[in-house]
Amino acid sequence: MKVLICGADGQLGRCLLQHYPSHWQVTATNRAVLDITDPYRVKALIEKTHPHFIINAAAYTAVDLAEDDPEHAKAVNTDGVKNLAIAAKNCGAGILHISTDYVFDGDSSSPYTEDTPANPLNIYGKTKLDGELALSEILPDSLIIRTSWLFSEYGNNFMKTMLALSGKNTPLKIVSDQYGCPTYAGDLATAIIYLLENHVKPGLYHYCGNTPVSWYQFAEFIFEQSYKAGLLHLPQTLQAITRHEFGRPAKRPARSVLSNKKLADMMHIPDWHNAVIKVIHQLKSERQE
Ligand SMILES: NC(=O)C1=CN([C@@H]2O[C@H](COP(=O)(O)OP(=O)(O)OC[C@H]3O[C@@H](n4cnc5c(N)ncnc54)[C@H](OP(=O)(O)O)[C@@H]3O)[C@@H](O)[C@H]2O)C=CC1
Ligand SMILES: Cc1cn([C@H]2C[C@H](O)[C@@H](COP(=O)(O)OP(=O)(O)O[C@H]3O[C@@H](C)C(=O)[C@@H](O)[C@H]3O)O2)c(=O)[nH]c1=O
Repeated sequence: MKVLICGADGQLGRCLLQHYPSHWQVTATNRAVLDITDPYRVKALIEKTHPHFIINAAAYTAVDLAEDDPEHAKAVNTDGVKNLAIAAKNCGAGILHISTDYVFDGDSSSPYTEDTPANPLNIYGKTKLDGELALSEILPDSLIIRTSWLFSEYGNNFMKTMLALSGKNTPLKIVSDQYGCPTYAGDLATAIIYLLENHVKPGLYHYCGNTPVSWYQFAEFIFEQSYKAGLLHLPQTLQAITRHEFGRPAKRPARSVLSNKKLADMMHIPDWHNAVIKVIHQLKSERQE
């Protein structure tokens, strides 16, 4: 199967490159090779490579910066997806696209299913939702996977930010009134491959780690395990704060817990706690090299 991966330098892109099966013929593109905001380059590359499937892992993911740069966020997260959809349709290629829990407002106390109406609170979430809608309109047979709170050994993510901020004498202030489901990007990559290999029915699916936590609880687990594994030499003290106290430009949903039941009925969704421990050991061995 010929597969084109967009955004291959991002954390999900890198996990996909690590896990794809040997019978896939992959064209991996980063922004320099294929800027998805350029419809001409998108059309030319898709016509040249003629993929059976396009996995779109490219996105504008800077949630706060998007508030001051909505045109850029829309260009990538909405118009870029449209460009891929139009070119894919003309070439008979399928698309698997990744979206986010931030399409929800977080006001619900029960997990969000694929049928729950979206209502994004910030520019990032709005541009991602518009990308989903554009794709469904142009290529209704696409696969859209919404995920949340991605972490991995690669790129920028909450786990790596926490480890980078550790080691100071003062407690780290962490938001304790926002809840979601951490998801290991390597597990998501494996799930994406499984879905394509098994020709899952097109449509919208939620994929996330199983246990919801606050950012504070997530940080607590990361630091406990990092200390236990010897990645950190001293325990890290934390101070719980509210989203309001943290005061960031973009509003975040209070409880963007996704229900992954639709996919969990088809596949095993591994526990994210084990993945945190695995990433800690990976980072430790990289430090020792
Ligand atoms: N990170 C998270 O917590 C979550 C992410 N998601 C979604 O999952 C997907 C993967 O996220 P993740 O791997 O974390 O994201 P990253 O930010 O790690 O990677 C995104 C990649 O997209 C690239 N990119 C940005 N603009 C363009 C463009 N115009 N053309 C081509 N490539 C571009 C970036 O390149 P460059 O660095 O050069 O800009 C980057 O390599 C995204 O759709 C994201 O919205 C969903 C929920 C949670
Ligand atoms: C650096 C830092 C962050 N935080 C909190 C604030 C914030 O609500 C939370 C996470 O911050 P981040 O900037 O890592 O994450 P954020 O941009 O909110 O993360 C989101 O990214 C996009 C792409 C998604 O699609 C979402 O699923 C989600 O993962 O961590 C602290 O509490 N203390 C700190 O010192």
